[in-house]
Amino acid sequence: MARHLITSAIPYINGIKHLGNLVGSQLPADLYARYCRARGHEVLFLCATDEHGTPAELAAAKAGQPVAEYCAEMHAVQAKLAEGFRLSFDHFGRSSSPQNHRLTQAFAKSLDEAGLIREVSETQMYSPQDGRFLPDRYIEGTCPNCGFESARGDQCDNCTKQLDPVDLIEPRSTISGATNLEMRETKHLFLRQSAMKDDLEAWIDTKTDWPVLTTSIAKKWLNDGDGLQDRGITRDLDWGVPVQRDDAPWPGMEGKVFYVWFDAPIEYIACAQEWEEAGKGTDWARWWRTDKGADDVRYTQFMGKDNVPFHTLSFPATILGSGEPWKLVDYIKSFNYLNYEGGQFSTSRGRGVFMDQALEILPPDYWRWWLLSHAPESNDAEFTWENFQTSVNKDLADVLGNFASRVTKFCRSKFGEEVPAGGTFGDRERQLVADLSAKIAEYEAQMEAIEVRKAAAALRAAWVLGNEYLQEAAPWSTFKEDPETAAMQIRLGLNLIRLYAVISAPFIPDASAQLLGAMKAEGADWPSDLDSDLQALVPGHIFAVPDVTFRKIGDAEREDWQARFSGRR
Ligand SMILES: Nc1ncnc2c1ncn2[C@@H]1O[C@H](COP(=O)(O)OP(=O)(O)OP(=O)(O)O)[C@@H](O)[C@H]1O
Ligand SMILES: [Zn+2]
Repeated sequence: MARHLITSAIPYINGIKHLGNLVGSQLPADLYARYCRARGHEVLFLCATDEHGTPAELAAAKAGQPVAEYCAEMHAVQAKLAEGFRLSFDHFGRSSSPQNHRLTQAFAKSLDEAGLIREVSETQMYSPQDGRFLPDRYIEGTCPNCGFESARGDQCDNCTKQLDPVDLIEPRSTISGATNLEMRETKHLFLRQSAMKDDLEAWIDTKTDWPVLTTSIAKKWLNDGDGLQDRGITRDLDWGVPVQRDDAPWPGMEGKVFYVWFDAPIEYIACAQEWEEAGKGTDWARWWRTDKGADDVRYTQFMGKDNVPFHTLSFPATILGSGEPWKLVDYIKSFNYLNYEGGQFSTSRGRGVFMDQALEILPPDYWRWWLLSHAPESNDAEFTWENFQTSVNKDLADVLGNFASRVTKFCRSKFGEEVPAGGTFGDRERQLVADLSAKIAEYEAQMEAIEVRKAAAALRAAWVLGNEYLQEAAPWSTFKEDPETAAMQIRLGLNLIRLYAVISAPFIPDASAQLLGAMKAEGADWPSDLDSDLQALVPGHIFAVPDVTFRKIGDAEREDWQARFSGRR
C-alpha cells in the first residue's frame, strides 16, 4: 500500500465552472483518487476555492454583496456542484481560511529571512475619487496594442496582450468610472524567483517522467527572454491575507495583502489543516512535512496548462526557498484546453456548458465518461453535441448498459433472478478470460501512468470483449439444445457485470454502484485473478434486474440542447 496526496488546481470563486475547467483539473484528479483508493492505497484528496484577488472583489460588488459573504455563498454553490459530479474530495477548503492566512504569513517570514523577498517601489494608478489604488481589473482603458476600448489593467481580452495598468490609454476606474487618476508611489514585495532559477531548473531536470506539456511550459518560463523573473506577491487590496511576517507587522506594508498566486497554492497545505480541524482526519503533517512522516507520500497535482508556471516554478520556489521540510510535488499532470463547438469555453463571456446546467439535463456519469474519455491531453479537444451524443449512445448505452440489461433479463426469463448452476468453461470462455486479463492489465497500466484517454479506451475495450462474447456464445440459442451450457454462459455474464462495475467505478461511480447493488455485490474488491474473480457470484446467488443504466440521447433533444447552449448563459 502506498500513500497518495492528490490535489486539483483550486477553482476560482467568481462563478460557476464550465466543463473545460472540470476536465482540466478536478475531474481527472477525482478519477485518479478513486482509482488509488480502489487499489487499496491510502489517499488524501484535496481541493478548495481560490477566493482572493480583484475578480472576486469585482464579482461581489456586481452582486451587491460584501466580498466575504459572496465568497461564502459561492463556495457553497461550488461544493454542491462538486458533489453533484461525485468529486470525492476528502476536504473542499477555502483559500480565505484562517489556516491559510497563518500559513501564508509564516511562509512570507521564512522567505524574507532567507533573503528571498525584496521591496520594490512602483508607481501605480491611484484614484483620489475612490480613495484607493487601482490594480489589475480595477482599471480599464484603451489597449495600446490593438485599440480595444475595454482592455483591463492586467490583460487585453481582445488581443490577449499582458498589460500593466499604466500602459492603458484613457484609463478609468471600473469602480466609479473616474478618469482623474494619478500616478502614485507604492511599495510592494517581490519573491526573488530569479535567485532560485538554478535550483528550480536542476529540480525540473530530474522530472524526466513528467508530461512534455508540463516540462516545456516550465522550461519556457525558466529560459525565455531574460529568464525567470521576480514576481510581485502583494497588492493594494482590502480582501486577502494581510501582509505580515508570521504574526508580526511588516512596516511599510500596512493595508496591503498577499496576491493570489502566492497564497493560493499554499492553500493545498492549509486545506490539509482544515481537513484535520474539521474532524475528518488526523495528523495533516504526516502528509505534508517530510520530518513528520511525509517522506513516503507520492504527491500528484492536476491542472490546466495556464496553471503550470505557478506549480512548476512559483510554488516550488516558495517551498524550497523557505528552507523548511515541506513535501514537494512528485508528478504534475497538466491538460490542454477543451473547446466548445468551434470556439472557447469562457466564463466571462458565458460561453459553453456550465457545471450546474450539465447536471440539469443529464446525470453525472454521462458527463464524466465523455469528458474523461475525450480529455485534452496531447492536444486541445473539442466538445460537440454530436460527438457527445454518439459517444454516450455507443459506449454507455449500447455497450455497457445493453450488456447488463441483456444478461440479467435473459437470466430472469429462463432461470429466475438467481445465478444459475451447471456447465463448465470451454475454450471460448478461457480465451475471454485471457483477453480480459490482458485488457485489464493495460487499463491498470494506463491509470497508473495517468493517461486518461488511453485508460478510458482500455476500459471500453474490456466492455466490448464481454459484448462480443455474448454475441458469439448466444445463450438464447444455446439454451434450446443445451441449457447447462447456457447457464454457464449466463453465470459468466452476471460475473462480468460485477467485474465491470468494479473496474468502471473510477469513471462512472453511480452506474458502478447501481450495478453492484443489482448484483448484490457491494464492496467487491478490485480483481486480482480473473479465473476466480469471474466465479465470485456463485450458483444460487440472488440478484435483481437493474433499471436502465444508461439511456440513449435522441436527435431531437440533442438539437434542443445545441440551440439552448449556443448563446450566452
Ligand atoms: N477550457 C479549458 N480546458 C481545460 N482546462 C481549463 C480550461 N479553462 C480553464 N481550465 C483549467 O481549469 C482550472 C480552474 O480554472 P479557474 O477556476 O482558475 O478558471 P480560469 O482558468 O480562469 O478559466 P476561465 O478563464 O474560463 O474562467 C485551472 O486548472 C485551469 O487551468
Ligand atoms: Zn489589445
